[in-house]
Amino acid sequence: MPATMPALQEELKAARQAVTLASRLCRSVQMTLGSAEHQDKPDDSPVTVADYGAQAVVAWTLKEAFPGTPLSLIAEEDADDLRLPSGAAMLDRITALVNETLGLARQLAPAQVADLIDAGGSPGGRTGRHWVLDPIDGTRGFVGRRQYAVCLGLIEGEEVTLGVLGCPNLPQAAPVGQASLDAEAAGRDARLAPRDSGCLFHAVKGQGAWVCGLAGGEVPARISAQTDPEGSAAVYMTSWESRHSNHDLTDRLAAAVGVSRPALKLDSQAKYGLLARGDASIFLRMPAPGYKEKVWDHAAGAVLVTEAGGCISDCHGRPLDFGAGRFLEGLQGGIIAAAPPTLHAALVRAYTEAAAVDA
Ligand SMILES: Nc1ncnc2c1ncn2[C@@H]1O[C@H](COP(=O)(O)O)[C@@H](O)[C@H]1OP(=O)(O)O
Ligand SMILES: [Mg+2]
Ligand SMILES: [Mg+2]
Ligand SMILES: [Mg+2]
Repeated sequence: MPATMPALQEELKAARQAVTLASRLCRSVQMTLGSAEHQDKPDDSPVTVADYGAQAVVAWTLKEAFPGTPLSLIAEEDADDLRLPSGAAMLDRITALVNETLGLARQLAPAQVADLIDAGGSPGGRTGRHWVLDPIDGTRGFVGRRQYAVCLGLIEGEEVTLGVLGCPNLPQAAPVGQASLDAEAAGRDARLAPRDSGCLFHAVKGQGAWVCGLAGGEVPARISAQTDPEGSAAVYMTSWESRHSNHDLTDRLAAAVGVSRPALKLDSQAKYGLLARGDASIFLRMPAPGYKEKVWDHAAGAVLVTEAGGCISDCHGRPLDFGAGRFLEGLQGGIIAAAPPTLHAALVRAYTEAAAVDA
């Protein structure tokens, strides 16, 4: 490799291809999703044929791109339920979707697709190189025809060095108001022409943050987070689901730093994409006490925001630890992501003050 070649270019190419293919699969499923195509997991969160299919497509693409290297993939889903007799019909449907998406001359069999899904069982860790995948982040948004994201990252030595986000329902350009985002997502009906192809974000550590459309073959443009200290007009984002984040608390923190607009609520790491491209300046996610954050819910978004000039930490301002395995161990209070860094620091102070008042 010539000395001038930027790092991780092969990995970036494979990751962007994997996310593009998986996003295509998700998009084809979202508007026609039938009740037999999703079910609830033991933690009461939904999983659909598209979550499983996207995970298989990404695992297949990474294995093909790096055939000589054992794949370490930390991914959300597993095929346990699909291997039961009661899961056979769903596995057949997933296999058809995966074959349709990959367009291989020799089609994959259901058992191979189940094995690809189970390739995501890596425990991760502080040494080596680990891919990290949320095949659909914001599955409730996916089922509800709102925002969702396909999120793929690379963890090396405890930090995220590469991240790719596919956001099929996120318009490539503003406006990003609540009504327009919800309408845009809901309007992406198979019978209606979508306004654009959605967004493919990527970042590599030290190489900036970038975006292009998801249609394939497009040239990425560099993006950056907000650089001006924001006042009352700042756009603050939080989870669409109140059970995923304490809206009362995040509203208080946003108000404490001067935000006067109501929260922009949307599902998934699409929020990190909006922060990285400067359409919003704050993302606050404060789940119920005891909820353990998973690495796949933040890895790709974290490197994207950092490379765009923003900051991300837990509520005490401490960096997220991506080397502890499948969970963000040690994380306290939730997540504060913001730009510019001075606004992030103000939010951490506001949290500390709010926690002191509540104690
Ligand atoms: N009880 C919960 N509290 C917080 N987050 C949750 C909970 N259940 C699922 N999630 C995850 O929250 C994330 C969505 O966050 P947000 O609401 O901020 O968009 C998703 O990763 C979702 O998982 P999943 O990937 O299965 O959809
Ligand atoms: Mg899930
Ligand atoms: Mg998720
Ligand atoms: Mg998911």
